[in-house]
Amino acid sequence: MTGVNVKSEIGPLKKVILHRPGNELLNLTPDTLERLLFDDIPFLEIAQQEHDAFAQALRDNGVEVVYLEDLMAETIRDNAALRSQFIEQWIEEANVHTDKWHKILHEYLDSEYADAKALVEKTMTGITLDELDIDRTNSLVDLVSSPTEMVCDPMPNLYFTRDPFAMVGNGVTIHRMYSVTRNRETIYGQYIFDNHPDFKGTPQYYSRKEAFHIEGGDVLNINDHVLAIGISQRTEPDAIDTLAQSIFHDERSSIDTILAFDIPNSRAFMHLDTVFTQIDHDKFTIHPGILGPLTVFELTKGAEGKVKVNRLDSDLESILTKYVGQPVQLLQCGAGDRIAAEREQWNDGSNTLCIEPGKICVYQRNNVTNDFLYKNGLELVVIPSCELSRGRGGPRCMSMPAWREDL
Ligand SMILES: NC(=[NH2+])NCCC[C@H](N)C(=O)O
Repeated sequence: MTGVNVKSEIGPLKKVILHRPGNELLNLTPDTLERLLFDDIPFLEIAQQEHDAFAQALRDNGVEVVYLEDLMAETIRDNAALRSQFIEQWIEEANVHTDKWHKILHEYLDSEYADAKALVEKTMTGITLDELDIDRTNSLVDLVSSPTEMVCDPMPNLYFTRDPFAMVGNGVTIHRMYSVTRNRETIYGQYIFDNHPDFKGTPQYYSRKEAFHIEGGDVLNINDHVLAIGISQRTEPDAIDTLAQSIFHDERSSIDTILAFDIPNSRAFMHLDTVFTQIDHDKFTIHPGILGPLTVFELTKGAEGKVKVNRLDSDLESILTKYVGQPVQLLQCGAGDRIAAEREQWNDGSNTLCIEPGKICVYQRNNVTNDFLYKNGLELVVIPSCELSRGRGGPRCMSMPAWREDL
């Protein structure tokens, strides 16, 4: 299967991109948690077991699982020039700007990480000063730095493959991220979509070089004509405008309407997919926090290539009913209990990954919500979640579908 095809949130899932959490999680410390967007330090071994269970559950349901680290390794494996270009870019974006340090780091990676996959994983893990074989006695900077200091930061959020890029129909959007720590994650997507034989040639609708931020957790494919995007902590309205221009101008895209949902700017609601996900033709899981009046902007193709914007003051149910084209049912996280709703939403109770209409992958810990979904006729693929959930993302955040069957 080459290229991408994602024209809904629910069409039978055929291929998905994941990242198995790796040593980057070992470089999280209490001091860096906030900056690196974690709330606690996961126990890596268990996080990996949980993640393997997630991947296996998807395979058991007929999904091909491909790993970001393998795609990236395949991209640079037999191309020395590309490998070298990647290393240089990675060092530069890790905030290392002197020739001296570029040289030290480049030589270190080439000598210790000749294998492409080992190199890719190392760039995800980060590098500490004491790994490098350098004479630390003659420069003031080197003398005052602690040997355990990270010269290049880890990228612990990589297992949330939903965010750095997103599939829209047969195209992809490669993102500029909200945070410094996550911005480097999109380097991998850029190399893969420019060079990997399975993905190159995919239309790119947004570039990581754009000025405004947007993240994949905010991008939901409602159907082949309608795309929903959250205006959130992570996604700026200007980015949605830019994206609308480029999608509407591409003849290959069938999207003619973009709905921009204005959601509260808070960590609990960081992306649109933390407050609602589609689980069946006519069903969504939602966080009760977005019930009530809601402002949505409808962007459509206007005259002379301009984007037309229309403000809709309505509520979620009416808006979804209109654009999905049939009455929808909103199933509340926490089953109507306010405390359960907040607790389980914090652990991604409404962040489900739909495998096919009516069948969804959920975190085990959200038992109030899961029980409610089950009673409403959903088929649940339940995965363990004690450690993975410490990064604040659920099954949807941890997966980027590359192929869904059309409905
Ligand atoms: N699509 C999502 N909801 N992703 C969740 C990402 C969580 C991650 N720790 C972050 O703050 O970026």
